Amino acid sequence: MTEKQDLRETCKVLYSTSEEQNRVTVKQGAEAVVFRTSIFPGEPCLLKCRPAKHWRHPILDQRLTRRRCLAEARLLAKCQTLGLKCPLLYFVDPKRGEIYMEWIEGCSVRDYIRSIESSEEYEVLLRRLMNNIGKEVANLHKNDIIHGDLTTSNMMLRNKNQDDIVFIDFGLGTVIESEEDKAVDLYVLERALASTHPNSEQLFSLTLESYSKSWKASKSVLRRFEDVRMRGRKRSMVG
Ligand SMILES: Nc1ncnc2c1ncn2[C@@H]1O[C@H](COP(=O)(O)OP(=O)(O)OP(=O)(O)O)[C@@H](O)[C@H]1O
Repeated sequence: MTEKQDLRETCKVLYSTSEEQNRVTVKQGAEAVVFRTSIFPGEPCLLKCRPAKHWRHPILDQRLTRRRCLAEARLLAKCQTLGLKCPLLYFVDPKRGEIYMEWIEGCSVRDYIRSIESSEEYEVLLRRLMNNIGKEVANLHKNDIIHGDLTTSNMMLRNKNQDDIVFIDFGLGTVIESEEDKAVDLYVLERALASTHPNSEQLFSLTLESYSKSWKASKSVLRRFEDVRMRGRKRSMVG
C-alpha cells in the first residue's frame, strides 16, 4: 500500500466513526441527505450523503452517485484552490456517495432577507447585500466556475455577515468558459430573487452593476444575459 492509499484508508476510518457520533439531519432532499455532524471534538462539519436509489439499476446507481459526488467535491476543491467563497472540502468517499465539508455557521441569503424585512435599514442593507452578491458571482465567473443553481438558499452568510457570502451546493456546477452558461447562471439568480423579494428588479440591477464593475470582461456575458432573459420571457408568455 502506498503512503497515499494508507492515508486515504486512515481518513476513511476516521470519517466513518462520525457515524457513531451525533448526526443531526439538516435536510432530506430528493437527491441528498445533509447532516450536521462532527469529526473532531468541538468542530462541527457537514456531511452530504447521496444514498442508494433502489429504483435504479444498482450498477447505474453506483456510477451516477460516484460521478455526482466526485464532480461536486472536485468543484469545491477547485474553488478552494482559487480562493473562492465555498465551504472547505474535508473528505470525499465517492463509493458511499459522501462528502464531508466545513460547517458554515450563519444563515442563507434567503433567510437573511426575510430577517431584515422589518428593519428600518432594510433598503440600505439589501443594497449592500446585492452589491456583494454581484461581486462574488463575478469572481466565480471570472474563473469559469458555473454554479448551476444560484438561488438565495444556495448562498450563505457566514456568521450572518452580509459581507461574507459563501456559495454552497455545487451539485449542478461545472467549469466551463461559456458565456451562455454564465448568462444562465445570472438568469437563475434573477428568477430566484424575484421569488424572494417583491422589488427584485431594482435590486437585481444593483447586482448586475456590481458584477460588471468587478469584472472588466463581463460585457459579453451581460449581452448574452439579455438574450437569455428574452428567451425566458417568451417561454413564460407561451406558457
Ligand atoms: N457547508 C454548510 N454549512 C452549513 N449548512 C449547510 C452547508 N451546506 C449546506 N447547508 C445547509 O443544508 C441545506 C441543503 O444543502 P445542499 O443545498 O447542499 O443540499 P441539496 O440536497 O443539494 O439541496 P437542494 O435539494 O436544495 O439542492 C442548505 O440549504 C443549507 O441550509
